[in-house]
Amino acid sequence: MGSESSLVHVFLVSFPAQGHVNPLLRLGKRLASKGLLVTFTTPESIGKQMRKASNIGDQPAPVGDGFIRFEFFEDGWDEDEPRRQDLDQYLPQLEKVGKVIIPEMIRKNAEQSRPISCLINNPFIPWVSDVAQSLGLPSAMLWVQSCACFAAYYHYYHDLVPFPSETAMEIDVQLPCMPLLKHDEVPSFLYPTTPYPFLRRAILGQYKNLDKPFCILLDTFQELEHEIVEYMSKICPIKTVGPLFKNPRAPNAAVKGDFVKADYDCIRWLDSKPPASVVYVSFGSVVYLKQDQWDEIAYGLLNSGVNFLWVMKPPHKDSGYTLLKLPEGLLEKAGERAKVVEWSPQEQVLAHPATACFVTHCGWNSSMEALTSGMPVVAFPQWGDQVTDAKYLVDVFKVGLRMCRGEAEDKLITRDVVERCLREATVGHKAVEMKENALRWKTAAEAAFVEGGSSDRNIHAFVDEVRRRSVELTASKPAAAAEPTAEAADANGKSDRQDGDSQLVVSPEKNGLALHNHCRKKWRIWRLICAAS
Ligand SMILES: O=c1ccn([C@@H]2O[C@H](COP(=O)(O)OP(=O)(O)O)[C@@H](O)[C@H]2O)c(=O)[nH]1
Ligand SMILES: O=C(O)c1ccc(O[C@@H]2O[C@H](CO)[C@@H](O)[C@H](O)[C@H]2O)cc1
Repeated sequence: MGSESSLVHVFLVSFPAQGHVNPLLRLGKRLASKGLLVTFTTPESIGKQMRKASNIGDQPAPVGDGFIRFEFFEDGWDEDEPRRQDLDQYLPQLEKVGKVIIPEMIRKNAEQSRPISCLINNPFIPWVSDVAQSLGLPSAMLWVQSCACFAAYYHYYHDLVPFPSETAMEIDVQLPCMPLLKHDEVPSFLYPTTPYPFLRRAILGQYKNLDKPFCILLDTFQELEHEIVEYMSKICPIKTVGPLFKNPRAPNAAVKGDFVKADYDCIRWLDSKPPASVVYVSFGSVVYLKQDQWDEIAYGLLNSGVNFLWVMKPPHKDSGYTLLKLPEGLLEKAGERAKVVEWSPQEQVLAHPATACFVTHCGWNSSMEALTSGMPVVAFPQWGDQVTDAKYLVDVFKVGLRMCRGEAEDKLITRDVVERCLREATVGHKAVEMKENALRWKTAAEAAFVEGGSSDRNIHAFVDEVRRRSVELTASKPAAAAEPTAEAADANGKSDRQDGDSQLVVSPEKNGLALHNHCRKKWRIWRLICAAS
């Protein structure tokens, strides 16, 4: 392992949501383990929570052959600003501030002998590739959903196949190399009646900029989504690198990105339970059900006789959701059979021998974690990619039972249905069949992420490409890292604010040039060292 400052340096910018931070941070750890220096950034509002919940330190943490470090940035709003909960207001704010502050952070890193060779972002913040372009840096994007969803959004954005519309609401959708999707199995932000048009805008924003990243990394694996991966790789520069939550070179989970401290009591509680006797229930970080649905699930769990571990996270104070409660006396009746936590160490819960199945909202991270842990699921999707993931988990990967079709159906799933599903998922021939299939996916996932597997080879090729481009940056004309294209400069806005410390101007176009002049010597020597090693 080289010293931190002698390594090729990549800069990861994450949208501040748990389902986005987890996979990008996992990618960061993978890249670090292959010998890169990785800096991970997201707004300070989340940085504060991550530092508190996840022991994130100020020093670079060694991971395999490289290092990972954190730098958080102010998004320009007060800590308690409620507008962060409204993406239509927050995303433009993040873009406005980020387009100034990210170049500043890049410049400061260069000044401190850590010049950056590549920027990587996840969805909802596509402007990161504009920033990279304006500084003459390569960029990549980590797509944090399935390849099937990537393809669905792609075909919608380019109007390549008919999707449900106001005049034809209930049509099925046939995408190439994918099973026929019923209208309510298409990512629900694409329904004409979605209550979340701002999430459609946020996701599709990435497609406007899809020609900028030189590579689109996907947290899935070749063998899981073979046909659609093959198909889409002929159209876009995609590379499958999942499951990212497994890291063979750095298995210890010291660097984590939880926003809420995980409650490890539940692992001790699981230790006290017989093998395959517990149903794990979690709806991820953003989904909230209605109280009447919560009650039905609670009674279904109680009546089914299973042990259950239930994640009940309190809603964000500005989210507009009210705190869900359990029916009076239910926990007393369940006694030792029940454990409720605000946040679990989900990876460990899914790997625990006492866990029998996972009642999940089918977020893509949870789906990949379940598949890779050999864990059968009971699908309870609500919206977005979750409804498509549920379709795949149940009908394609055959590891799950469907308990719900999504929020759009507006149907109360009664306690009897919950009870029946839980029994079917835990005992009898269906349970055995789902477990066998899940274990097959676990084996396939392991084969993909171990050294020499399909995802490992792709990570390796990506790291090589980042290194190659890093050398090329040095060799190219001096202004390559400096002059933005007119288009990108325009997109970046033009701030002429003076930086107090160094008197370098902040406007991206001038910033790049100043960066170059300032660091030219160090930059060149450093890159020659990298090229030589
Ligand atoms: O109690 C919990 C609930 C969730 N998670 C993690 O939070 C992420 C949730 O992402 P997902 O895509 O499943 O759903 P989202 O929260 O984005 O809807 C996953 O990595 C889970 O492992 C966790 O660690 N503990
Ligand atoms: O902060 C929000 O408003 C927000 C955060 C996350 C959202 O989507 C979740 O992201 C996961 C990765 O895209 C996805 O798999 C999961 O199903 C979603 O819940 C949406 C809004």
